[in-house]
Amino acid sequence: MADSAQAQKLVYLVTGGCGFLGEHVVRMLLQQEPRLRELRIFDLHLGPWLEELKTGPVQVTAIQGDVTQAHEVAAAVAGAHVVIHTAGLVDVFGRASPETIHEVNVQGTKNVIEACVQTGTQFLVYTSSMEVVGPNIKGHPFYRGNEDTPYEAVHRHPYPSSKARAEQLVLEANGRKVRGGLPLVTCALRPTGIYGEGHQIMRDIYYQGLRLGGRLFRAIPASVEHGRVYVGNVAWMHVLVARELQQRPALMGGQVYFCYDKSPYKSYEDFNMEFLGPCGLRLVGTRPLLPYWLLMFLAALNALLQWLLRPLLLYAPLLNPYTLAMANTTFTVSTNKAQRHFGYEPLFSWEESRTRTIRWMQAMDSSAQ
Ligand SMILES: NC(=O)c1ccc[n+]([C@@H]2O[C@H](COP(=O)([O-])OP(=O)(O)OC[C@H]3O[C@@H](n4cnc5c(N)ncnc54)[C@H](O)[C@@H]3O)[C@@H](O)[C@H]2O)c1
Ligand SMILES: C[C@@H](CO)CCC[C@@H](C)[C@H]1CC[C@H]2[C@@H]3[C@H](O)C=C4C[C@@H](O)CC[C@]4(C)[C@H]3CC[C@]12C
Repeated sequence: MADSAQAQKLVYLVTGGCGFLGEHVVRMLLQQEPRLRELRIFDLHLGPWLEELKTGPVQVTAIQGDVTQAHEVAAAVAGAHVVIHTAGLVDVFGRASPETIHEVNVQGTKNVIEACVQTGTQFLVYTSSMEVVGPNIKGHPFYRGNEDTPYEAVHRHPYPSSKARAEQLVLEANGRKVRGGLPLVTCALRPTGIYGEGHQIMRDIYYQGLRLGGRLFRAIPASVEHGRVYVGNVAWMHVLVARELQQRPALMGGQVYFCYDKSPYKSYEDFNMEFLGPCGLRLVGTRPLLPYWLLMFLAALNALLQWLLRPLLLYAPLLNPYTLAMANTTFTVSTNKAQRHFGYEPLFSWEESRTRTIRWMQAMDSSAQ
């Protein structure tokens, strides 16, 4: 928890603070930001765990609200020194309509930016995504690239398109005058595939494996690298960038930073097995058990079934044409821009990240039995 009362003078707002990443950002701020006086947590769905945070020296204010509602955002932002905007609709499974994804991810971000300008908040950190870059619709690999690597970022899917537009709005807003005449200072963080305690997709894959008798069947070649980063390190990067943005606005304002740590470069499935294996699951096959054309057919069939069943129920399996293409396209980063610009070093080693994730899964497993 934060200490030394005289240092506590800042008000932070975290949108999406009850989400997978948001919760880790909230807890990291309380542990690592000594200047925190008030921490506001803005989310559509508030978690019951927030109550336990209200016993410390920092004032924790839970705000149930919708980023698509400008007046709710403005009320939450008013008086904040720093906004960390993680709220978003993370949907590549067809659960939400393209319009809703755009409304939350783009219009919601516009509302956050305008609220900062209108109320005088000077610092804004946006949680963007690797998908702002790729994989693109042409399936071009991005092999251990960095923030300056040339890549044809062409998107058609609603989610990456919305993240790319929102990031663009945040970066373009850098330098705008906020109420009081000072400049707005913004930056965007681009996590690759985040893993760790609370990762719903990992949970879903685990239960899928249990239903299949403890087995998962390889569908992705082991040679296809997919960037992954531990949620605790992503949260730490958010806390650090928010702090250093105030000290180095000229250098960091308007910049993008990939989120990275020492997590190994592996295929999506092999990486997941680092955690699923110790929980008793086995990945069958040293190469994909089905030919890619058959996987594409099954993915397309899932998409057709989703469309046909939509009037009756939501059918949203992990495998669809977009997720198959993503999983089959190498996308990894190798960069030190965050280290060069604001001294970022991962807080958790790969071994610690792996152990913490495995412990979470084993605790989840024991509670499920
Ligand atoms: N999970 C990943 O692998 C990953 C990778 C890169 C970037 N990101 C980005 O990180 C951010 C958080 O992702 P996550 O994985 O924690 O997702 P999540 O769904 O767990 O969390 C998102 C949070 O935003 C809230 N939210 C959604 N719509 C809202 C609205 N209209 N108003 C207010 N709150 C709303 C949700 O209630 C949820 O608590 C997102 O912006 C996402 O694009 C995630
Ligand atoms: C083909 C299946 C057989 O095992 C495997 C399907 C895996 C997919 C469900 C995931 C493969 C890549 C993931 C995405 C990637 O990690 C990055 C993302 C960006 C982030 O902003 C949101 C999450 C995601 C889109 C993530 C979602 C799950 C995958 C598509």
